[in-house]
Amino acid sequence: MIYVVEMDVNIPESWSEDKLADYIKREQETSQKWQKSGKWVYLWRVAGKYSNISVIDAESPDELHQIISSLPLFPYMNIKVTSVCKHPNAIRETMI
Ligand SMILES: O=C(O)CC1=CCC(=O)O1
Repeated sequence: MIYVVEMDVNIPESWSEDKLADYIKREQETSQKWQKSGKWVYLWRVAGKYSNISVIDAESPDELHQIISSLPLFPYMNIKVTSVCKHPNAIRETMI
């Protein structure tokens, strides 16, 4: 199943630069692990916002939750998930 996921990140103002750098490093390691697995297909920055739009190819809602909730910044995100399927007028066979 293909999911389009928008993640808005809200970093607490109280965090030190070191704490933020640690989270960002672990966030990168975690998301790149999923990207290398092939399940996290696209990761785009939303221009002008501390947000991303991602395309994740997960087997089930449970697996999608496992992927998203493994991110260190997960507790600090507002997340919108949209499940998508092939449009009948799409000219390509594969969606991703
Ligand atoms: O958008 C961000 O910076 C948060 C994030 C999610 C996955 C990732 O690598 O960064």
